[in-house]
Amino acid sequence: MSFINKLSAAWATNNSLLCVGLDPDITKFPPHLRNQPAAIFTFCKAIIDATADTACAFKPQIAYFSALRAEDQLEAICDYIRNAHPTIPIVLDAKRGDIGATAEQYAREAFERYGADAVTMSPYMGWDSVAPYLEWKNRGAIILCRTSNPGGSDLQFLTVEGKPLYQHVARLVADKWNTNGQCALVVGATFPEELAQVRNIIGDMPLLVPGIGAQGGDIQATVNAGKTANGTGMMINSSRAILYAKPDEAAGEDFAAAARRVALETRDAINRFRVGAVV
Ligand SMILES: O=c1ccn([C@@H]2O[C@H](COP(=O)(O)O)[C@@H](O)[C@H]2O)c(=O)[nH]1
Repeated sequence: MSFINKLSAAWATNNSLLCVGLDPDITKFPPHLRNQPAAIFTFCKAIIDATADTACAFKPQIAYFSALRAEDQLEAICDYIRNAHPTIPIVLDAKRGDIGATAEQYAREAFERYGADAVTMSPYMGWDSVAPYLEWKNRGAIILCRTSNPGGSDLQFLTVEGKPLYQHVARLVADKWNTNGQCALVVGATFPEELAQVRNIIGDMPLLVPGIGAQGGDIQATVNAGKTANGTGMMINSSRAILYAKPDEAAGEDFAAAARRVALETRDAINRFRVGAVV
């Protein structure tokens, strides 16, 4: 099944636009996990099992694994998601971008080694740097457009031929690169006005929208700006706010139960502003 069809099915089955981000930071793990041999796998597995029915996608961020030489645990996590929760797409957040020959290897890394359904990448090396990913016809290419960080404005907001650069990226992907319907864009929840502009340019193309939760993006503004006519069209990501939800010790709540509680609250908060969702 293609990435876009798998994502559409997950939106419907789980009644959710929430993407659960997997950014495992050992210093924030519960003390009993920190010194275990495969602590990252154990932590992520518990989060995945606790949140799978609340999510439309899981998004592992590769830097949290490679920084600790834990790519083997990332492989194991991707295998686990595919086997235990096969209907939930895996979005590998790697933000790749390089010349075509190197991009071919990055595509193999994402789609063969990790078995990801989609991978994030930069558009700024142009068509030949993106084309190798699009050879994988049933996988997704998620291209940075208007990122959630304040510094994103340094370049993405520059005016080029009368329009901000991020709008050129949106138009280029929608009109020229998305020939097989496998592209999506990254637009931050921290910039709802730009999110609305991008939605106007790209029609129903999916958006990966990081920036709610720890980065403070407003859920109502995000959903209103980014939803499609049928109330879908987005993977709204939250990582730290779910992974490190404060356990309520008094109620005996463990980290995974706390993550589930916050994931459910976030999914329901998103659904309040959609059409066609059961709240
Ligand atoms: O514009 C972007 C693109 C990617 N990200 C990634 O999303 C998560 C956000 O984590 P939070 O803890 O929910 O803030 C993280 O993996 C980033 O690398 C982004 O934030 N903004």
